[in-house]
Amino acid sequence: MADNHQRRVTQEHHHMPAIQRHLEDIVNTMNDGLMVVGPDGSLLLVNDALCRMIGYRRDELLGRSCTLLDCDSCEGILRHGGTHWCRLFTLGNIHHKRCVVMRKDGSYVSVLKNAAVLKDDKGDIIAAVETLTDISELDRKDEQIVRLSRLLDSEKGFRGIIGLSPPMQKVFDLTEKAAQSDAPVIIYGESGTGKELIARAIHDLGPHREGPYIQVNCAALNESLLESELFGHVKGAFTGATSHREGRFEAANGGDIFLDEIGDVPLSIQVKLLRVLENKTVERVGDHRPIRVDVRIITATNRDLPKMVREGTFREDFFYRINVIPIYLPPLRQRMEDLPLLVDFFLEQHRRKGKRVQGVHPQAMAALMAYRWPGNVRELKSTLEYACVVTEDGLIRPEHLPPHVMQAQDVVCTTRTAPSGFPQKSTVDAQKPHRDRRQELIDALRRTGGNQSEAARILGISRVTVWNRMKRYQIDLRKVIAE
Ligand SMILES: Nc1ncnc2c1ncn2[C@@H]1O[C@H](COP(=O)(O)OP(=O)(O)OP(=O)(O)O)[C@@H](O)[C@H]1O
Repeated sequence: MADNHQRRVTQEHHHMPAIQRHLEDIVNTMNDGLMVVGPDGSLLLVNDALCRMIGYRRDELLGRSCTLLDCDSCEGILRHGGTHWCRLFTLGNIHHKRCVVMRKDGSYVSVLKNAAVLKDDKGDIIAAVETLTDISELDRKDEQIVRLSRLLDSEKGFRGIIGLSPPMQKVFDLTEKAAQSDAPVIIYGESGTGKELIARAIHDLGPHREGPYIQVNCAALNESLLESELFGHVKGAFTGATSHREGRFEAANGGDIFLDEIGDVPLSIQVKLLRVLENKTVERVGDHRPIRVDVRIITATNRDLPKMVREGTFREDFFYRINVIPIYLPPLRQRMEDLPLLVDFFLEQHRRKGKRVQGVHPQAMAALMAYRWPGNVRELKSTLEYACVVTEDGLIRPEHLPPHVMQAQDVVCTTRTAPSGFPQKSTVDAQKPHRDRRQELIDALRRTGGNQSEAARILGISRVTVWNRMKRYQIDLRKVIAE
């Protein structure tokens, strides 16, 4: 038995020189691309499959540098100041590495790379052999799976954000892409469109997801409070600064900071934020020592920043710094096909909390579809909350909707559809006389015993808007509650 085996091995060895002569034919029968690269990075041997995969003729490749493939993983090594042209020569081999290489026509192909170095008798590296498997089809299938599971999972939406309409699908795609990069993202959209949810999704999907996520509402604080909130202060920096305090930027180090209502930031603080973006350092109020921070900035606003730049109320240089990846969240009235999904989603949330909810009567649904939703999804959410409280048998009928939702139907029929794209004030909301809005707010504050967040939820506006309106309409909370 052992003798037979030995004989076979000897015979096979005997044939080796002849087989080696056919080495080229052998590598050319492979489906995978193959290349042999010299220590200086020049291509010594390529097979037919590789030429097909990247669209070059053999004579265009041989002798050229393998950097012409512009492989994304190799680029990283060169950029990081490596001494070798390729990390392969220090690692010895590479297994199943997903990379992207460039074809002759400039398009890219996803490949799975395996590689090993070849050594001479003395153990010196003489070349490296690499095989490349085209996995672009696999990539396409992966993308398809993501899209389909998103559809199947529409109840939970994109990380809890509901929307199957084309504009929302675009937002989700862009959110995923933006999350991968470190560049500043700005989210535009009217109040209640879900800007906070998108900001959170960017953090959860991004490279800093293990780090902190800090949210600051820039409209809720006055100039000096905002400054010390963002950058911190040292003891004695101002009256009341009885101890050192870390700012939100320091707290966000290694993570993401979400600056909501960035359009409300005073010009003096915009200058300081610009400096943080440019130098990646912050200075505490009352101290000039720079503190290094590695933070990605996500901002959001319902204001028209380009207009503010033109009017001189927003710094142009700061605008360009934060406006790197803009994401526009469409108002609900421009994606009404999402409304039934959102209704199902919110009613299900009520069911889970133990409420008896049968569904929405077709007439009530027609009313919901006719309304223009100036407070967007937040307003829809609170409308359904209200309806779930007032319905007795769990079926939401027209009479269970807040009066303004029903009344607005006539107005809606006559108002022009707002042009798409840029966030703007709702026509319906803007048309409401101030007197009505003041009374509406007073009623809501009374119902909630002066709780501004609750009042905001009832009205479908943000807490900041409640606060702004209270100031604008000179509403004295103590008087409202006492009356
Ligand atoms: N697409 C959505 N799917 C599910 N819930 C949503 C969606 N959009 C918004 N919401 C809900 O609506 C409410 C308002 O959303 P969010 O606070 O993110 O809005 P916003 O645009 O940041 O508002 P503001 O500008 O007033 O701060 C939240 O309760 C949020 O969970």
